[in-house]
Amino acid sequence: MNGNLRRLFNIADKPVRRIIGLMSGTSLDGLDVALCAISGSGMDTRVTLEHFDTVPYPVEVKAEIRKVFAKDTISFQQLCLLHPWLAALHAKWILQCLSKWCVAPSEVDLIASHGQTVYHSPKILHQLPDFPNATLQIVDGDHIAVHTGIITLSDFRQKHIAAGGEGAPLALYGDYCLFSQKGEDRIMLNMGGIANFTFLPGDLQATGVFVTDTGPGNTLLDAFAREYFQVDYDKDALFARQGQVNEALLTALKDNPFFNEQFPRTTGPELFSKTYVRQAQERSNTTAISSYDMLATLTHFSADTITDALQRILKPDKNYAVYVSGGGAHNPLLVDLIRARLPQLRLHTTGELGIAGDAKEAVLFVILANEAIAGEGIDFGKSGMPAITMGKLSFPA
Ligand SMILES: Nc1ncnc2c1ncn2[C@@H]1O[C@H](COP(=O)(O)OP(=O)(O)OP(=O)(O)O)[C@@H](O)[C@H]1O
Ligand SMILES: CC(=O)N[C@H]1[C@@H]2OC[C@@H](O2)[C@@H](O)[C@@H]1O[C@H](C)C(=O)O
Repeated sequence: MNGNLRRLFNIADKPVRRIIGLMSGTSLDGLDVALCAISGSGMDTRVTLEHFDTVPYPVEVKAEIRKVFAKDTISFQQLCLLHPWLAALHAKWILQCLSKWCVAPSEVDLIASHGQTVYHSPKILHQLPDFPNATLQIVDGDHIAVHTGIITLSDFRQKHIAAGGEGAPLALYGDYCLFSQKGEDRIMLNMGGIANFTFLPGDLQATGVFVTDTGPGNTLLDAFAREYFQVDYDKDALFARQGQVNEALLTALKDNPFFNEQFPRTTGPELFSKTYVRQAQERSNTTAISSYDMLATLTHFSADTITDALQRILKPDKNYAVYVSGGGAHNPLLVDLIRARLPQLRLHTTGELGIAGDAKEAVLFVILANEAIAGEGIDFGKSGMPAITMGKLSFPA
């Protein structure tokens, strides 16, 4: 047997694998690095989060990514250069994390790298009947594998599209394996740049599970915090709390066909951009509102669209436990608004289930890699989620 395949075969055969999950999301705040020990597969998956760090993206890295991020027109050279450049940086930061955690690269079996989404264009966005759902993640896995010496799985989203999905949200696969609980209907709500949730039925039926993006989480808040206050985000909703909601603008913001789409639906900053907000301002004659009122209104926009989406699936006779994760879980105003709009829900954090909210998405890719190597495939029935394994293999040598 070829040496690379033998190594992979041995990893698949281990009772416990050590896998690093990497996620850098739409907020461009940094690279989440989660080292997990994982055993089993499917519903028998057991994960211990051994170490977690977010390596903040330096300003110059953010600036380079922003030249192409969610933009219709870009320099092809820039995109081409970013692909290996960012991968080499990710590899460097992984090695730094391992050194900090006193773990040798040889003690890690696999890396599961999400990469950086630069453009996400489901049919509902591009509306070109001759073209399929499409999404593009850069950060090539070969570079990570060669620079770290660790077998790497990457580019998880293409197969999902090939099998009929939109390439996202993939959270459902990990949420189902890790967080399903007999007897409790659970909603795993992640509030990153974009917000999404997974519904996990308490009867554990895979066919009843589903996932969807709801719309903006922090992406618009971050964009306007940067523009008005020259900060990365509205920390603890300090600015939003000083403003008043502008109802006319809020109504205009919610007036978009995306919010009437069936689940599962996906989106990104390609739609929810500053242009989107400016156009809503024009339509509602609110171009003169204050920066504080803008942040207040955008926080309500995220909260309302999250709760509207949740309301579509809630049954009055059922009890649900909601587990929040992602950076938006640290935004006290956003969380208070969700609580106020849906008082019947019990809100918890994924930390209460053993996985810190900031680490959850990186852990998700650990599970996807584990499924690709050691899983059998889960049939999600008509949920819109194909029963596939995902991730492309890169060997270091
Ligand atoms: N204390 C805080 N107060 C308010 N907002 C916060 C706080 N801490 C984090 N955030 C928000 O969380 C964001 C980062 O969230 P996260 O890392 O979950 O996003 P992401 O993974 O990049 O997005 P996505 O899941 O859409 O890909 C920050 O940009 C900020 O808006
Ligand atoms: C195309 C893309 O990168 N989508 C992300 C983004 O960030 C949140 C939301 O939009 C979700 O759909 C997805 O990420 C998570 C990890 C997912 O696939 O479940």
